[in-house]
Amino acid sequence: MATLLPRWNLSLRTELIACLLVTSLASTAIVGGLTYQRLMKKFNTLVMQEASKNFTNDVQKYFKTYGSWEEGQKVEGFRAFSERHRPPPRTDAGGGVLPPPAEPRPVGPGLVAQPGNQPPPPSPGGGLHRPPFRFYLFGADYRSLFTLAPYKPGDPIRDEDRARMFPILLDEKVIAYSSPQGEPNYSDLDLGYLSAMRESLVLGTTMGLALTLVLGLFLGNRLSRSLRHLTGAVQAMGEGALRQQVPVESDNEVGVLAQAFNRMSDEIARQYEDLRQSHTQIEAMAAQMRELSLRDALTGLHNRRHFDNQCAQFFASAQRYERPFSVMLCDIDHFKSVNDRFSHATGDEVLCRLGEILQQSMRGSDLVARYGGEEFVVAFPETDLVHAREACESLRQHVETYPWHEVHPDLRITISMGLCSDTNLASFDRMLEAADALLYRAKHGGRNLVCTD
Ligand SMILES: Nc1nc2c(ncn2[C@@H]2O[C@H](COP(=O)(O)OP(=O)(O)OP(=O)(O)O)[C@@H](O)[C@H]2O)c(=O)[nH]1
Repeated sequence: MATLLPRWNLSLRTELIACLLVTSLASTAIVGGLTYQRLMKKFNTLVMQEASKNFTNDVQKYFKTYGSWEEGQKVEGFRAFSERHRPPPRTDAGGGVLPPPAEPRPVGPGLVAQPGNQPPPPSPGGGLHRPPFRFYLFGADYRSLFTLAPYKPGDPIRDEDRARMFPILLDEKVIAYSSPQGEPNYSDLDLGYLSAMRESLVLGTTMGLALTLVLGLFLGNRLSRSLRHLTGAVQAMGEGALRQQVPVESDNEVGVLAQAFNRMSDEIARQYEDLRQSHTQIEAMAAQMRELSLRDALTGLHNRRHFDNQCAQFFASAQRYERPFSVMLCDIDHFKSVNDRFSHATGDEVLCRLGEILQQSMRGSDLVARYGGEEFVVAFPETDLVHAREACESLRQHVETYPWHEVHPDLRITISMGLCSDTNLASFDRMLEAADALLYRAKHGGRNLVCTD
């Protein structure tokens, strides 16, 4: 059903006002129309009753004055008699509050063909004029007393009309039968009443609509205000501001909705914050893991994997831009005997201290790593053979003169190095192989040496 209705992009407030206005207009139109119809019906009945009463009075007076209808007709027509005995109708020309209709109302008895029985002229007050009530009039013997279609004087009453006749009595004797015909002819006073009634209805309707509009604005504002807060908060949540609180202004459904929304927003914001913190922790742990995967566990220096990756880039860059680049491979002399003579732990301590010496001796731009076992490597970007050899020689002396007796009184440590600066080789691996060959040469040359190509 809802899908059959047209979709209007109206605000809740506008929809509410429109609904109230349409409902109020429809109910006012229905109630007003029915009331107007009923009033008109009642009014017409009263007019008819009054006219019947006047007509009856006139007939009674006519009979009383002349003794019988036939005698009266010889002297004057019934119309002339009625006009003569009734004061002229009062009009509403003076304005103001209309008094109840106390005057006899003119009637058209339908005395068409007889002198003095013509219908009255139009009311001087103007306004709505309809054919006046006309009255059938039959004698006590049910024969028509004057012409009113379809009867002519003397015609017997038809059966279908007989039931609607009311008797006219004089001295408790039926002197005639009568029945009204046609529509009422409103007097100016009646028209005044009707006009006042219509004005009141229009005024009431207008005031009702104005009141509906004011009430609609008030209720629409009140209802839509709470929903506007909720709508704004939901939009803000959609844009990322998850912690939203709307005022709870009542205990009704909207108030319950606002409370539930506040709880939900709190919960979502809290869960999101937890999630964000977990995410940050996971990222930090992942970075730590990544870093650890590039480090040697014993010395804390970078490991072989990281060194190989970095040096492949250094080598490629050096070749492309024809820049100097050197790599050194070093090995502790007779390290096996260190382990054997002083313990494996002493050997580890030597490895750690040598790592520190290397790290401190080299420049920040140089890359130091533990290549495996008691082997260490240093890459010298932007460094030619001469300068790299100076650095290696300095390192050799530094290691030789280091206070190793702090580790063990009998400990002496030296290192042998192979240094390669040939960037014309096919790859960084070839450079490393060349450095290894030079290291081998240094070992066989007596150790505690730097061998270069
Ligand atoms: N303490 C300790 N020893 C290690 C570690 N890694 C390798 N080694 C030892 O280092 C020694 C290497 O000895 P070799 O390769 O024979 O060489 P060397 O004794 O140093 O003799 P040259 O190299 O010829 O001077 C071995 O005994 C390994 O056990 C380590 O992490 N800790």
